[in-house]
Amino acid sequence: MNKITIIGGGNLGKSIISGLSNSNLFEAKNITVVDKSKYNLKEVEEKLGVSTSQNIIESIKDVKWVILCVQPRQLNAVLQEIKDVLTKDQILISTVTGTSIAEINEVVPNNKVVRVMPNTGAAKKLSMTCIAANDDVKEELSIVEKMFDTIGETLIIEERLMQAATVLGASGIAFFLRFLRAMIQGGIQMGFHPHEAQIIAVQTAIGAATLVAENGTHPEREIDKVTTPQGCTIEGLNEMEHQGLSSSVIKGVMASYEKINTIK
Ligand SMILES: NC(=O)C1=CN([C@@H]2O[C@H](COP(=O)(O)OP(=O)(O)OC[C@H]3O[C@@H](n4cnc5c(N)ncnc54)[C@H](OP(=O)(O)O)[C@@H]3O)[C@@H](O)[C@H]2O)C=CC1
Ligand SMILES: O=C(O)[C@@H]1CCC=N1
Repeated sequence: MNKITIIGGGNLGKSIISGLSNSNLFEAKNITVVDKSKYNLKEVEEKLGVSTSQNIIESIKDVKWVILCVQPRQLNAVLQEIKDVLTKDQILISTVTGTSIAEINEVVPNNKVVRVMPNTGAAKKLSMTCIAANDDVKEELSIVEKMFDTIGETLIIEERLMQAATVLGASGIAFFLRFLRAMIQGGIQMGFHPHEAQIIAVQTAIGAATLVAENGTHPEREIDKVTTPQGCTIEGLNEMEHQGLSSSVIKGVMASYEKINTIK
C-alpha cells in the first residue's frame, strides 16, 4: 500500500522524489524511480536513497501508486507499456501537461487517475500543487492531497482549470525567476558583485512573498507600505509600468496558456 513508483526521474520527477523521500509518508526504500537515464537514477539513488529501476513493468509490481512524470509526447508509449500489467486497484497520478484524465482512461480504462500539477519547488517542500480528479475518485483524491501536502501547498481544482494551473503554478516558477534575474542584473549595474546582488534580491523576494502569504494582504497593500511619497520606489515602479511590466507579464501568461492548449 505504501509503495510508490515514479515513471520519469527528470526535472520535475527529481523534485517530487526529493520532497517525498524526506516526508514521513513513504520510506525511501518504498519509493522507486524509473528512468531511461542511468545518470538520473544514480543521482537519486545516491542523494536520496530511493530504489531505482530501468524496467517499468517490474517497478510497478505490488505498488499502489504510480506517478506518471514523463513529457507529453512520451506518455502514450509509457501507457501502452503498462496497460496490460496494471491491476485495477493501482492508482495513476499524472503530472503530464495537457493530457486529460479522459485521454489517459482511453488507454487504461480500468484505473483511477488523479491529475496533479506540482512545481519544482517540491524539492524544497515548497511546491504549489493543484490536484483534480473525477467525482468517483474522492477517497484517492484525499490521499493524493495528503501526499502532496508533504511537499508544499495543495489546492483541489476542477480539471478544466488544470491548464491555467500549469501556467500560473508550474511555469510560474520560471516567470518569477526571470524577474529575479532582472533584479540581480540591475543590482550589478548599480555596483554590487553578482553574488551580493543575488543574496539581496533573493532575500527580498522571499520577504515580499512571505508578507503577502502570512498577512493575507493584496500585493498592492504591501507596495503602499514601501512607496514613500515622491520617493525612489514609486519612481521605479512607474517607470516599470510605463515600460509595460504588468502588461507584458499578463501577455506572457496568456501566450503560455494559448500554447498549452496545443501541447500533445
Ligand atoms: N519541469 C517542470 O517544472 C514541470 C513539468 N511538468 C510536467 O511533468 C512532466 C515531466 O516533466 P520534466 O520532469 O520537466 O521532464 P524531463 O524530460 O526532465 O523528465 C522526464 C524523464 O522521463 C524519462 N522517460 C521518458 N520516457 C520514459 C520511459 N518510457 N521509461 C523511463 N523513463 C522515461 C526521460 O528520459 P529521456 O530524457 O531519456 O527521454 C526523462 O528523464 C511533463 O509532462 C511536464 O510537462 C509539470 C509541472 C512542472
Ligand atoms: O514548460 C512546460 O511545458 C512544462 C509545464 C509547466 C512547466 N514545464
